[in-house]
Amino acid sequence: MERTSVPLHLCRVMKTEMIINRLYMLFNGIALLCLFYYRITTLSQIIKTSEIPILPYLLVFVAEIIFTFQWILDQAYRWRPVTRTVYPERLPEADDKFPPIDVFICTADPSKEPSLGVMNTVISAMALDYPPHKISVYLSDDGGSHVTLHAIREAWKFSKCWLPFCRKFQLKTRCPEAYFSAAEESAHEKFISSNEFIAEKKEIEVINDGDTLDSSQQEMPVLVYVAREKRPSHPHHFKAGAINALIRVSALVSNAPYILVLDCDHYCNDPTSARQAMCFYLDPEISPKLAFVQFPQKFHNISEHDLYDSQLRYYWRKWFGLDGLGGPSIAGCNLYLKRRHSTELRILKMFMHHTSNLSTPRHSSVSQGFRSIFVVFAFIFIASQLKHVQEVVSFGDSIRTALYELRVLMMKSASCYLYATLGAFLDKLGLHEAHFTLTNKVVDDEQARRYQKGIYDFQGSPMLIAPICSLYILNVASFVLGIARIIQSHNANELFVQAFIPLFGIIVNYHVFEGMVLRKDKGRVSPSVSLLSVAIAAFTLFFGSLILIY
Ligand SMILES: O=c1ccn([C@@H]2O[C@H](COP(=O)(O)OP(=O)(O)O[C@H]3O[C@H](CO)[C@@H](O)[C@H](O)[C@H]3O)[C@@H](O)[C@H]2O)c(=O)[nH]1
Ligand SMILES: [Mn+2]
Repeated sequence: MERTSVPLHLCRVMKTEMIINRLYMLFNGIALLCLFYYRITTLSQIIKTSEIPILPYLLVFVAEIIFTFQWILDQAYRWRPVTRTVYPERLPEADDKFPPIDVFICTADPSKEPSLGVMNTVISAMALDYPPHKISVYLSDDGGSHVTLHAIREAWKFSKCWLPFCRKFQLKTRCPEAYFSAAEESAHEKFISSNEFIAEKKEIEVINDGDTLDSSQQEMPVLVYVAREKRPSHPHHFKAGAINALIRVSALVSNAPYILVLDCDHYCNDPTSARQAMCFYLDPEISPKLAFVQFPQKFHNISEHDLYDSQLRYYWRKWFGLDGLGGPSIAGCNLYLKRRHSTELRILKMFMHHTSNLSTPRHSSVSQGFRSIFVVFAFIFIASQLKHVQEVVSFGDSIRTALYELRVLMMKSASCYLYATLGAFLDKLGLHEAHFTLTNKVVDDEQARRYQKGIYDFQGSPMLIAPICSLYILNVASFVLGIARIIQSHNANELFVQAFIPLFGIIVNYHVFEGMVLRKDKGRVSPSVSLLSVAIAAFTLFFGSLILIY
């Protein structure tokens, strides 16, 4: 590895973003200090006079402390965002200068993870734009299934024709499924109109339809199928266990110094990713300090609406900040890992934080200084929403995306994060053991149609839907009761906290209202879940007011 005079990669600080972020941090930080000053001074006043019940006040205060704590943690992502550029064209030309790579792909159950998908993942990895004799692809089959074994044999046969085709015409999309389902005349491919290309593509399509064909003796990567024994009496550690097994097996077969980890529902959408990773690993300056090169996980087949924020844009946006702080956290897949560091590999569960405020403060009858604290409240609220929109837009997405992100964040907070938090507490108390349910990769046609049309699907488990609906109903109730109280007491100053925040929740989550009340299709909130939610909301409201007021 000789020192190259021109760099293989560059790291740039995103200056404009950084300045905007730091200004926002400064002003919002000051506003938060004012808010806490107000809370503490009024709290001592309430204790002294004991005119109004203290519990609601304390609850709101605790909620604010938690949100502020989350906000402070979040600012790390904003401190120094960076972008990186790689120059793979500056890499050495000779194949023998490239280190070998082992690709790990995990699958567990052919009924939930269709074999065709697994085959496509395997083939896209074999077709990486990298010296073929430097690549070994390992498929871990936790199901030990004959179907999967047969599928991978077929994948091998197909790739004997597919790989030369990809190399010859320098295809950019090398996952067969993605290639054939993409627009027929992809503008990116160079040889698209040549007769030779058309003829060979026809031939491949024939093979794709099941005919086999004798291929020329091309160099092929190694392909290894691994099934491990899982005993009920022995913890197998799911994907992490599968990867550990592959680390041991591959050490005996190819023992490559670098490992690429993929799931069976992924594919390498950019064949140059291995070379891009080598732009870092072949740099003698940073390589010794480097454990992994992480690529983002992007989804294909996303509907243009992307109602569920499946692109996880906010998550990748944060990576620019993490990178500026010394590196992103490991995502468990799509990473080129140094084998030497792989014993430290843990599949990290990531907790995503965002500041959002769904709390519905009651009783703020301390009116002195209320006007100025109103301004502080409004500032914090509006600034955090505007900052979100600014981040979405500066990454090239639309304002609608910001709305969908907000909705998904609120829905997740009321369901997944709620259970995750409960689970974590129970786990700590030893009352519950964390477990892993394989996600189903089989698509329901009707659901898919709704998804493509941009219609929310509330068919999920009532465990997830009911808390979302209950919270919505609670917001409506808080809004109505808040307005009634304002009319009664003629105290318009309370309007903001009493009514505006629930109103914001009601407007942003209008789709929940549609699902419960307006829609008649199969994807709506089922009447039984709506009823259950009304009951939960009424129960919460009734006992909540009992506890809070007396
Ligand atoms: O006993 C098991 C269970 C799962 N898997 C594999 O693990 C992968 C991830 O499982 P999946 O059900 O698809 O989980 P997701 O939630 O979709 O996965 C996301 O979240 C995981 C961490 O929670 C990461 O490891 C994944 O890379 C990331 O895509 C799949 O290839 C599975 O086949 C196994 O090999 N053995
Ligand atoms: Mn998955």
